[in-house]
Amino acid sequence: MPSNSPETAAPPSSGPDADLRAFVLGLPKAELHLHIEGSLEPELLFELARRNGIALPYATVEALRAAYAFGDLQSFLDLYYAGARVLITERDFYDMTMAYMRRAQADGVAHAEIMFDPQTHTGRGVAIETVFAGIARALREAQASTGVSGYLILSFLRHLSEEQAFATLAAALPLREQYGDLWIGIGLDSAERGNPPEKFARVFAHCKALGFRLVAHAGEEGPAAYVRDALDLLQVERIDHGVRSEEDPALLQRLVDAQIPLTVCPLSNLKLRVLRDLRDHNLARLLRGGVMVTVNSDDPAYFGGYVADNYIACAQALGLSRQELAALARNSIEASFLPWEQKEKLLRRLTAYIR
Ligand code: HPA
Ligand SMILES: [Zn+2]
Repeated sequence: MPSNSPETAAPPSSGPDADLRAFVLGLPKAELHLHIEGSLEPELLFELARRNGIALPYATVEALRAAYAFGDLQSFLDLYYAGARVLITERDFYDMTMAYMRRAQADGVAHAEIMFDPQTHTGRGVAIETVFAGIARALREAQASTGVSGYLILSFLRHLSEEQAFATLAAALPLREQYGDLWIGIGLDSAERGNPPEKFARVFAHCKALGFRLVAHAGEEGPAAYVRDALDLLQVERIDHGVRSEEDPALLQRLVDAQIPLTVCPLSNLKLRVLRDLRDHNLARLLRGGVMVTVNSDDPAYFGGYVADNYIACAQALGLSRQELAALARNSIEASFLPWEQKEKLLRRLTAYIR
């Protein structure tokens, strides 16, 4: 498994592993499941804590990283929300987002659809305008300097109430004029069990009427029924995770027939103990069964790998061929919310790359 620290994960400089890494890095791909707060590396987290005069319960970067051993989704979420406390100013959100965009470019990401959790910040007294401004400035600068494009998916925290989701939407909507080119979607994340999709049916219906693209986490820790309900009650176009869909054969067939994308995050599933060994992951089975699966990093600073690490780990654990890796990259482009001309352009780049 890759190390938690990108700096210490020295890739092999020659041999089959180096060839695999070079192939994966060069694949034009989209990342569709990434929580920007989950890209906050311990080094930057310490730097922002220092800058903002915030005390941390860990003495060193190494001690914090050592705490990233999770038993389940909730044990991760506790540290993830605690880590986000260092984000205060526009510059903090900018620095975090720019660091991710640079890292994504290095991984061959051509386009990223980035989730962010305003409620994690507004609940601590940070203005939603500050959150939008810092993230958006980084996305625009990154697009100009690297060519990597970014979209934003505002995600509601499902452990909070429907009323709080509506209030967050109301606070964000005046910013749509300024950021509508980036903010194209609405998502649903945080603790899944006990917070079923139906809790957010009305707010999602409202967002759909407003013209937003819709996604939701489902079938990560929660049952296959949550995937079905996310499709039927929330009308989402993509499912984040969805790996437990396999438990319901009729649902699985529906995913195949309708080519509903799943944004799978294999190293996340491993770290959060959705499964015990990557060799047991159902990604290859889903792909070979015709499901529109994509590979993504989720919260790379916490789960020990960025998107290319996820492709490589799966290639090694599941024996994915180069063609299958290219199919995953193709799916990521097709499942993105880019306009079709841009999809076509990226697909042509991919075709040229694998020829
Ligand atoms: O993997 C996740 N699942 C649910 N909520 C999240 N918020 C950040 N990462 C996750
Ligand atoms: Zn996620």
